[in-house]
Amino acid sequence: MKILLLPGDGIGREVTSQAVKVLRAVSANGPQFEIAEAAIGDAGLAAAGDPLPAETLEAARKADGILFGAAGTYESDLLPPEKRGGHGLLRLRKALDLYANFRPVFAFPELLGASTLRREVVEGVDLVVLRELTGDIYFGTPRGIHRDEATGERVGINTMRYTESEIRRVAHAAFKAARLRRSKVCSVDKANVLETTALWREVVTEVGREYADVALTHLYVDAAAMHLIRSPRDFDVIVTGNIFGDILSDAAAMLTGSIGMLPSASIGPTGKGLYEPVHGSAPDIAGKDLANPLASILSFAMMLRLSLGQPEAAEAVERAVRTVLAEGYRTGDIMEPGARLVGTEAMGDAVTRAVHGQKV
Ligand SMILES: NC(=O)c1ccc[n+]([C@@H]2O[C@H](COP(=O)([O-])OP(=O)(O)OC[C@H]3O[C@@H](n4cnc5c(N)ncnc54)[C@H](O)[C@@H]3O)[C@@H](O)[C@H]2O)c1
Ligand SMILES: CC(C)[C@H](C(=O)O)[C@@H](O)C(=O)O
Ligand SMILES: [Mg+2]
Repeated sequence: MKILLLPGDGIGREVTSQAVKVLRAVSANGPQFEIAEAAIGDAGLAAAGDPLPAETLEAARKADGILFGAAGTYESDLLPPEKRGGHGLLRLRKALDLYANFRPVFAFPELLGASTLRREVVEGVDLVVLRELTGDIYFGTPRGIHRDEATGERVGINTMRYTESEIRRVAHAAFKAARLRRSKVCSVDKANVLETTALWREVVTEVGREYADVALTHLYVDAAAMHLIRSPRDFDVIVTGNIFGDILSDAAAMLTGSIGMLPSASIGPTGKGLYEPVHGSAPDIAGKDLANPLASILSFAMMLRLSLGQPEAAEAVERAVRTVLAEGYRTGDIMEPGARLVGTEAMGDAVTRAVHGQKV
């Protein structure tokens, strides 16, 4: 099984290195992996003058699973797209047609004290934000900053755009995912204002008729944001477009205690996928051994399950994460009184030892 490692920028390398330790522990007990590494993001720019170098894309096409860290820095974020680290990631998602981005939000019972929200709100939270990843305002044209000829003023333009087929395929993915869970889909849009999302609602409703066993509800994105914090247990699968999914998933991360706990899988038509933590390059803590590597490790577990056909190994990794949380290991972002504060490396080592089945 070929795995491509794309550490990227900031804490990307720190957290993916911990996932690689876990990968080695998994292969000691069974499946063998061939690992290659390539540059992306600001690192791609530095290495090859492109945030998505051609060699990286070629290697990504050949890989069975891609483990990605983070891309971009505050500095490159403000440059034109071709010089923007994060743009490398967007281009990779689009090139591989990774339209279905699953962002599971699971409140680990071992970690309930780490959330800033009340225990009775977060206890039992187990939902998935399914974010459409290859369309919407991220990719619609026209876009850019232009000079308006009549007024002489500059105008910033982006276009929110979805085709019926783009909506239909992610809707099918949502209903299928719900059937494996608690059979509920909540579709999130802004159909009261935006035509793109009025079409979204219409098509999701139409697809929903093929899944009579799945309960479909709709919420406007502003109300959904509120509901997510007020009664998160009401949700099972939330399906939404690219921009709303980006925002709602960061908010939902706080139900788990930290953005450092949220893994993700981005799947395309071939079933191959890109696996990455939901968080970014975190320049404020990069290089300080402070980052929580669990989102990256849990993303590797998703890869084992969804792209590599290794559900037992995936469960072993997830069990190992729960073991170290139960033993009280905490990085700073999920620290609780009385727990054992550790850095990125030590957390990675603890999970690795737990995978080996040794006492942590
Ligand atoms: N998928 C990606 O590659 C991705 C995602 C989001 C942002 N970005 C980029 O990353 C850069 C920083 O963006 P941002 O600050 O908005 O978001 P961020 O997710 O990098 O950081 C937000 C906050 O969360 C904290 N945080 C993030 N991950 C953490 C972890 N694993 N452990 C502990 N704390 C963690 C950070 O320290 C920061 O305070 C920007 O250049 C942005 O464009 C990339
Ligand atoms: C880095 C950025 C382009 C990216 C996005 O907006 O999709 C990130 O925020 C994410 O959530 O993966
Ligand atoms: Mg985001």
